[in-house]
Amino acid sequence: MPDPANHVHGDHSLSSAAQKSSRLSCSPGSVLGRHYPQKWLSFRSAPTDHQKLEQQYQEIVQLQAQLHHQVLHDPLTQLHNRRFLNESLPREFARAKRAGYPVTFVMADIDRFKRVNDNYGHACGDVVLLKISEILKENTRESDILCRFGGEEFLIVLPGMTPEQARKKMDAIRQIIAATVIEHAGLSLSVTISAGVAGYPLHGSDAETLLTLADDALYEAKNGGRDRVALASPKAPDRPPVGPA
Ligand SMILES: Nc1nc2c(ncn2[C@@H]2O[C@H](COP(=O)(O)OP(=O)(O)OP(=O)(O)O)[C@@H](O)[C@H]2O)c(=O)[nH]1
Repeated sequence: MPDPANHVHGDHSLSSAAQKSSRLSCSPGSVLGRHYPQKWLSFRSAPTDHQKLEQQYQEIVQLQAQLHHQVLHDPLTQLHNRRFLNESLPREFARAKRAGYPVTFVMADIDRFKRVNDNYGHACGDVVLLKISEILKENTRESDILCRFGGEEFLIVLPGMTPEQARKKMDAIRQIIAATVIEHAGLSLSVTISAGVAGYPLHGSDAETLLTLADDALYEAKNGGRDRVALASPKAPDRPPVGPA
């Protein structure tokens, strides 16, 4: 039976042997060509701790950037979301009013998108959404705001463009989309879009009015048979206040 006292003693012998061997084997490190156990050199670990802190800091910065991106973008298409729109529209309007240039809103919506989901499945619907987003991105400028406004609805804000210029541009995009064949899981399909256009200063001078008018024009385009772009009607001149006869 092992003597507990010996056992303890044995352990101690082992650890001092290990210490000796570590001193001899020089594995922990060397200073001026002489080798010392790591614990003697422990003060040298300070830069390593600093590096660890630096790495943690970089990870936090990266995480913050990711979170910031997530808060302002749609997870499927990576286009901007409505939150980004709400944050940037007041700035865009202030700039346009100060500099005296137009700003046009285009509300675009995929036609009969429900049928795509119903006939080919939600995954196929997502592929269609991604393709449309890609085409919109390719055909707009970095300075434009491209936003996934709802399920299959996109809002494009075009600073510096009149409604008529935006209508032409959107009509060209509409034709590109109609001519695009989308492939998914052995299927080939194509979709069309409809869009409504309204702009500052022709149709209104605030974001809410332009959104409503672009949406009304989109409704007209849908009612007119889809696969088309409709321009909002110019705003009616302010009526004089109605007073007593
Ligand atoms: N796959 C997919 N479908 C979505 C997503 N968001 C919304 N939808 C679908 O979009 C469809 C929209 O259908 P509706 O509002 O009836 O419009 P529509 O079929 O496009 O018809 P019109 O707009 O009148 O031409 C619904 O079936 C939604 O489920 C999404 O992220 N992915």
